[in-house]
Amino acid sequence: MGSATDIQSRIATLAKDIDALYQDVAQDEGSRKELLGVVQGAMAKVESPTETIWRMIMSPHAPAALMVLIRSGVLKDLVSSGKPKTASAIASTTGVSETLIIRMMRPLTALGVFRETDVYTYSSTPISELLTAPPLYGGYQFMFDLATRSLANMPRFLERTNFKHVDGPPGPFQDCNSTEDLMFPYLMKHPDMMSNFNAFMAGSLETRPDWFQKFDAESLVLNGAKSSPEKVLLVDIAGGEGHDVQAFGRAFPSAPGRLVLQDLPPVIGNIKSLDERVERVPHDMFEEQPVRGARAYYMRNIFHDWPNDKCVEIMKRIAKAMERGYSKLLIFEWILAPKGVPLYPALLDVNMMALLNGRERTEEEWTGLLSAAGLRVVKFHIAGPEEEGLIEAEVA
Ligand SMILES: Nc1ncnc2c1ncn2[C@@H]1O[C@H](CSCC[C@H]([NH3+])C(=O)O)[C@@H](O)[C@H]1O
Repeated sequence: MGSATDIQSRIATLAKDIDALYQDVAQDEGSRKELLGVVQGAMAKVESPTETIWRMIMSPHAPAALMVLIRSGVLKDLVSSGKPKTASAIASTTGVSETLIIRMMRPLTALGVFRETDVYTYSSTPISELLTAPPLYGGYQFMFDLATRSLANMPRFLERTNFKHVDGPPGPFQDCNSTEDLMFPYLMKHPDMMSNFNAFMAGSLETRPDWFQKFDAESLVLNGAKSSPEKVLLVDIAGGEGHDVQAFGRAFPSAPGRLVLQDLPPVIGNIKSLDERVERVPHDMFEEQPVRGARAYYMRNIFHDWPNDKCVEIMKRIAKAMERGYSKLLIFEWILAPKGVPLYPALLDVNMMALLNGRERTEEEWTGLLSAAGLRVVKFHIAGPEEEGLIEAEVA
């Protein structure tokens, strides 16, 4: 152990090194993420057990304050003004109580979501500005209204069921919202939440790589595909507003064959722009699959939304439409390792339980589901523990 002054100077040097390193990696996403991982890992070591517990205890508060500022119009008012604004000026344009604004702002300025430029005076930051753009403006409200409330309700709900595993409704979501509907049927009856959800999904794709950037689409789909223009090359089942299949079409413009997007009627009806090559087909995946003998039936982030029995139902519909020895089912999702699952997919699994009675799955669990639907895993394509993988399956 060094002397007190030695330690002070080592801490100061470390802080300077981190600053300098950050400047050097700011434009290089891979290195920036690596540095962030090291800093987060260091935080876990340096934080005391009491601090860790207190951080968890106090974690719902700032998100709740932010939700108040979003719903009351304060966020948009401040960001659109483009300059610092006093609580009293915000109160007079939004009609929100000045004292309420001041109190909700305190944790958020402490966290850097807004800046406190003077006494009771605030300006926006890149974080608050990002929060006004559609994907996160809708996404934040969707997650707070539905996921956060279900998560807060989950322990009580499980206690009442004697801690029975949630593998179908009713789960925390149904209990919390006094409904028998699973989340997607529920969203169909609540169009505002549905459009928040869709904006969230479309936006989140912008920050995630496409499947064909990580895995070899040539050998998975393109080589061996029938070259007739009448044949369907790829159908994206429950593909949202089509961002994924459109990106595939743009990446392989000369690949022969049709590209089809399927999703529920309100989602297809809500599409504002999509390349003409992509055919838009309203389709409920619990009904008979109308596209037969496609080269690839592609599904991203769908099965984790559903309990096992529903997944098998969906898979059976697809299996029936697949051509043995030619068609493939490609599932782009998390494939959990049996041990050492990183924090993000682990949290997502809990999220799926609370919100959808769904789950993230291990290789063993995927194999079980697919074989119950008459399918067989050809290969689990793994990109790394922090990334989603691709499950390649065919008719057994
Ligand atoms: N019964 C259903 N039939 C077809 N699509 C559905 C059904 N239920 C939910 N969905 C869609 O499932 C999608 C889940 S979100 C994932 C969307 C997209 N694959 C992506 O990765 O971005 C939403 O677009 C829902 O509208």
